[in-house]
Amino acid sequence: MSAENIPSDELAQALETGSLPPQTVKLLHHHAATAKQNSYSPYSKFRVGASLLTHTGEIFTGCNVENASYGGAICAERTAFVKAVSEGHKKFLAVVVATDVEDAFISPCGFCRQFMVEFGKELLVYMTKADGSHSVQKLKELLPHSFGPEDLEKPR
Ligand SMILES: O=c1ccn([C@H]2C[C@H](O)[C@@H](CO)O2)c(=O)[nH]1
Ligand SMILES: [Zn+2]
Repeated sequence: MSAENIPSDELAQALETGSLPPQTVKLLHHHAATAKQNSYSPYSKFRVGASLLTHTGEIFTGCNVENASYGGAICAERTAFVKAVSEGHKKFLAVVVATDVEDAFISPCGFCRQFMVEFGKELLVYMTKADGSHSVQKLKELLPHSFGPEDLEKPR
């Protein structure tokens, strides 16, 4: 899903204030929850959906896709990123993660944090409960002292 655009004034506000307007978070959560319905998770039975907002206002979604070879599972966050990057997007404002968990804000796994930091530490990560309430942190707070592409440019 990439056709629906978020207006540019809302994107500017997100960049300035470090948060999105509530109606935008609600829309992104709706997309993440819808993507969750496609979760292929017969092993964990833990459904996850993600929506990813590009800096140009497009929305990409993803779900977790598991595998009989358990280690081959792909998280919802990485599915959304791979869909967006493979369509030519490399700058992102926010990711919203939706699960069925009612009493905790589920946060991205370590593998996804590393995967996402490749595309920027300022990413807003919205962790939600099943009812859509959220907690938000920047990726650099979830993954401090990260190793990223800039480190490969350092003299050695
Ligand atoms: O933030 C998360 C946490 C877990 N999972 C998936 C991976 C696996 O399919 C299942 C249980 O770990 O949930 C995600 O997609 N995103
Ligand atoms: Zn993950």
